[in-house]
Amino acid sequence: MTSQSHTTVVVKEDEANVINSLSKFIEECAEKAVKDHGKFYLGVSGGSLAKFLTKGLPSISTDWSKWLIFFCDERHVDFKNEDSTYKLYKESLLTKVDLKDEQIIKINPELSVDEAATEYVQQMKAIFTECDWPTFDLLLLGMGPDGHTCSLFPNHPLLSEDSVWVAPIKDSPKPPPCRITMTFPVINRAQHSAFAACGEGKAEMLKRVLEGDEQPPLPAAMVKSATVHWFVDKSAANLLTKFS
Ligand SMILES: O=C(O)[C@H](O)[C@@H](O)[C@H](O)[C@H](O)COP(=O)(O)O
Repeated sequence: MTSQSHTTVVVKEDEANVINSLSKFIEECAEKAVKDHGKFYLGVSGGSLAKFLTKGLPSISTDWSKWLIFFCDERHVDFKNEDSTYKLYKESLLTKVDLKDEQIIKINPELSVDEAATEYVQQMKAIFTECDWPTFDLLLLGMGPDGHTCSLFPNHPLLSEDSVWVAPIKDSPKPPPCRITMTFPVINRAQHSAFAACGEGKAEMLKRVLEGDEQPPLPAAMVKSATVHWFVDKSAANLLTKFS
């Protein structure tokens, strides 16, 4: 796939302003997607991004009934486990907005991680019918301090996975070890991807991802959706020289 990717970086004063800007962007993406094809196909991640979304999304104005939420990656744990990203969204978002539980496409943690990845793809193919690859309207991504995104980690063989939509990982350097993750052919066919990264702990990696030219590239630098948007606070951006 060789289509062009365009990156924008929005630097905000603090986390609260990052959350507001990200939420406004999501609201706009949802409106455009629903106008265009009647649905909003969204992928979400875990970690601090999930906390940003559960804080920011309840204030947006949207037709929640048109949303379908998928996981860009998910931990392979029981839904009662504190590590479950679905648990976080169920308890902190579904209780605040008019989204039905069935609008969140969940993994089946009772299956093995390999089977859970395959089953997740089957759920996706029931929605993205007749498609070689799914086309998400927006994928919401985090970036780990090592430059990972989704559950795609530096120097991991999954970085070059190009045949499945969703893959299992059993050796995640970020606990828990077993997860499922979207692969780059899916990520890079999304109309939009948006990262949110806050805090000085992300500054070094953000500079490497946005202003470095490393080989092999860091996973977060491999995200080449049609448009890639970064919403960052001043602390995370304080080493950047090309964006302010
Ligand atoms: O479920 C996960 O672990 C995430 O999807 C993961 O990719 C996360 O987005 C990054 O690890 C950043 O997390 P932080 O922003 O919390 O560092």
